[in-house]
Amino acid sequence: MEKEYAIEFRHVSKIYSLKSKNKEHAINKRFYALKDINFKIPKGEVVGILGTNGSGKSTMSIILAGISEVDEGEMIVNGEQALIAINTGLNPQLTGLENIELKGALLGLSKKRIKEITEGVIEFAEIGDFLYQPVKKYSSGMKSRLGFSINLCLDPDILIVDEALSVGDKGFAQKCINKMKELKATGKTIVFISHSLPQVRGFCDTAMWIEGGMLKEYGNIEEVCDHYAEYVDYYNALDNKAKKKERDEKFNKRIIPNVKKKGFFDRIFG
Ligand SMILES: Nc1ncnc2c1ncn2[C@@H]1O[C@H](COP(=O)(O)OP(=O)(O)OP(=O)(O)O)[C@@H](O)[C@H]1O
Repeated sequence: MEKEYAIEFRHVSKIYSLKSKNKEHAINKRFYALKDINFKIPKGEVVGILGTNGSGKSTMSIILAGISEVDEGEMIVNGEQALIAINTGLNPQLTGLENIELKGALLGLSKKRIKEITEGVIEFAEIGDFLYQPVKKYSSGMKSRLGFSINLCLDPDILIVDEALSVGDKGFAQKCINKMKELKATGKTIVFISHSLPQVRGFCDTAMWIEGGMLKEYGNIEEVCDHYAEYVDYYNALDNKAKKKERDEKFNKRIIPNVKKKGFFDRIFG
């Protein structure tokens, strides 16, 4: 029987612009934050996404969550999505409670369902009376608690966890891992973006390594984690000059050459 897939990326690319008007360092470039990414994540799989700083992990998470559109290729998703990310999806002007209500309303949930979710969040997030304060007054750990709890209580088919555990305290991080284990047991698909190899090894079924906007490896958890760890050790052992060279090489592969607009003669004779 053919496997059912929760998420499929077909030649997905995301392009950003880099602009600076500084006279000495004027920049006007377009580059691939993600370049020609192909994969299929089976339903019920827990996949850990690894990659060094700037490799494209957060870009992938906002595409997965439907917050950002792809520029090339297509993403096919089966099921509702929820994003969990620090500061993402929370309106700082609104209180915690209003944020829950807004998210529920945007998803078209009934008043009864929103009330249930609110009760779940109050119990899970443990942020007390801060629930009635604007989110701009929250610490980063509290924002993470609220964002994480809302998305868990929404009970999505696909859960995207983007570094949410790195800012909370240890106790809350463990509580989240336990809750995610419960979700895993019910067959939910989880995409877990993390810098922590031990967390990925301990929790995920498979791992995906993104480097320089490209998909380097996806599959066996131990193999991918070992290869990623080897790369991080190799990079850290380089001297500063070699590190810069490596970063520049990776970045240059992502730059999209400027295509000059055709002039009058080129259009007629070219
Ligand atoms: N809105 C944006 N406009 C322009 N460039 C962006 C934008 N968002 C991200 N980038 C760039 O795209 C690349 C990928 O960024 P992304 O945040 O996805 O990486 P990451 O793997 O999550 O990094 P980190 O581990 O440091 O959080 C980086 O070079 C980043 O500077």
